[in-house]
Amino acid sequence: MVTKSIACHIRVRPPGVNDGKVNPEGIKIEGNEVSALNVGGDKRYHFKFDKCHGTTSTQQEVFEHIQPLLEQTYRGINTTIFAYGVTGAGKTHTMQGTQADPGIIPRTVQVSCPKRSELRSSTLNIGFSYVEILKDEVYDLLGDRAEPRKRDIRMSAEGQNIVADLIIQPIGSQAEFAEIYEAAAKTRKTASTKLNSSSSRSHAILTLYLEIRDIEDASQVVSGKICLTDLAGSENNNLTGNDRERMRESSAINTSLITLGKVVDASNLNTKKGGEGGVFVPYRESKLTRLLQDALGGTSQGLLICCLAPGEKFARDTINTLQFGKKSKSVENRVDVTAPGRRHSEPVRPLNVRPIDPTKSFKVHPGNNSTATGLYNKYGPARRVTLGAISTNVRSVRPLTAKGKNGGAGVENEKEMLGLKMSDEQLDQKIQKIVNQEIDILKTTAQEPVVVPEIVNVKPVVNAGDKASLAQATEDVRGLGSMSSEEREKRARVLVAHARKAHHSGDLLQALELYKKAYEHMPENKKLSLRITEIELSLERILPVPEARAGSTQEKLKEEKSQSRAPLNAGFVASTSIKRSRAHLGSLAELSGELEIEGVSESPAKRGRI
Ligand SMILES: Nc1ncnc2c1ncn2[C@@H]1O[C@H](COP(=O)(O)OP(=O)(O)OP(=O)(O)O)[C@@H](O)[C@H]1O
Repeated sequence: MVTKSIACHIRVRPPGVNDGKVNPEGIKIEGNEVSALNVGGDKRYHFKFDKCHGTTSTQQEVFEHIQPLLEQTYRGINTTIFAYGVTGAGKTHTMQGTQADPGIIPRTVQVSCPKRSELRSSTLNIGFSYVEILKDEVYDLLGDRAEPRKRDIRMSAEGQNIVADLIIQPIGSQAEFAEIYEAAAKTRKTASTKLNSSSSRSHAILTLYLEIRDIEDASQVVSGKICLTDLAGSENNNLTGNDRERMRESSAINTSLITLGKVVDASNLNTKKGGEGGVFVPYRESKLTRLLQDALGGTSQGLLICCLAPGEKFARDTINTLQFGKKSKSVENRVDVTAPGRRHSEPVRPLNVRPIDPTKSFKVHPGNNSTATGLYNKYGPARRVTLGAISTNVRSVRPLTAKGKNGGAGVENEKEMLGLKMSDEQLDQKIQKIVNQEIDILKTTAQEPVVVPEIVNVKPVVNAGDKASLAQATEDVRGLGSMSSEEREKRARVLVAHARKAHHSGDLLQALELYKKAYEHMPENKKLSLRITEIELSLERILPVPEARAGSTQEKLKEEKSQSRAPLNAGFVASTSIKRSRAHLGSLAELSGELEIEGVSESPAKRGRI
């Protein structure tokens, strides 16, 4: 078992018609370093990654840099590659590409298929599955169009999230793959927005399964999978001009991406604690993170490709994407290189890298949806299996439950522990209803100026007298294991008090950071987790800025006083300008009430204090 951090590459796409004004100095690449200007253009942020591709990078160059990872799959190590970025930043171009300029997915198949003829003493079986996650539902993009495509995610006996009844299509050649993939890609949901005429409205995950079997001894098997994920783009609805339906999709997309960020944050905390676990990782909050669990703190090796759009209007998104890349590359996976099924005597030669022939490649990146029929029998029977069944080499990942400890408990156990009486479907409907309500509110208040504070330039809001207790409370979480629960709670309360102050003063980022630190001390506190989500959603402009809650009578008095002579800062403008919509903002908290009803996380006396 070796520990391996997620690798992170950057790719900036060339300027296009939707970029508006482009500052050539806006995003600068020097070697493996990239820097980006903030929205005001007066501050530059620097980042270092494993590889940075500029606007002139070709698909072949991008592919060559991921090749070493793919080769590991032939040694039985699972690989996940995912493209992340704002809408229109070039994720689909990078993963899928066009007929004339194919991306990572077709290139991966193109180098994998010829491998068959290179093997002497073994056979190579290749198959693939292709799913999309649309509004937090999983749909199989393979199979007969007449059949239902919606799939459930289940927990396998080994504790893995698996897609039930998933179709895995065996492929004999690149041409076979091309035909099936082309048809399936057309059925992926795309739509036109102001920022991208062919915007993907779903996350798409194509998984390639490779199995090398010894001809003489069938028990000698190496199997691995390559999971290629094209995430839907994060969206700023002020720029996309989305209609109601697009807004709904957009909300689901942004929400799942925020969960992805939270999973990365929590996994990082676990890494900081020496991989000992204990911090609740909210994989279960979205289907996307459930399916990517193995790549985020699991047993796959991972590569994130951050795609950037050069337009000045994307400056904030660029910094957000780079920050996501920065935190993702600290996530450590425990790659199991010694699992059973990895024994294989034949040395595997490196994959054959050569320029791809566009005439033999793919018609993909469709403009609109169409229907595919009758393709699948032609190439032999597609197998309907569960995802886990093929990946015999995957070490089981013990899921962390709400309490963060009870690894191995399945979905039902977890629900039982949480006291949830609702079915998954009911819960999904409830969440969707809440999100829709919030969208409606946002739409009716769209004329009002909602000023979100600048993402960067966090200014300290604590005074010198407060610093001692804050410093103590923010001490490295490494000592958490030896800390009593009273001490943790005490520290969490200090942090929450400071977070509230920051929140009151309009410094949402500072508040978010402090709430998150408090959450490190009380990872089981649902209300705290919801407060974090509310602030994150408001920073993403999905929800209005949540009202800061005053804890004690003293604090309330202070708050009233300060409001009567409140400085006109950004956060305050935001929270007052959207007061009209506050009545509905309790809805997320309402849901939290439901989660807490069974008293899982707190005693009733303590509820409502966060
Ligand atoms: N490296 C590139 N070179 C040339 N054109 C590119 C490049 N990257 C993206 N494009 C073009 O920019 C447009 C938007 O790209 P693409 O659809 O891949 O964005 P996306 O990030 O997948 O967007 P969404 O999240 O909305 O689906 C497309 O027309 C695409 O062909």
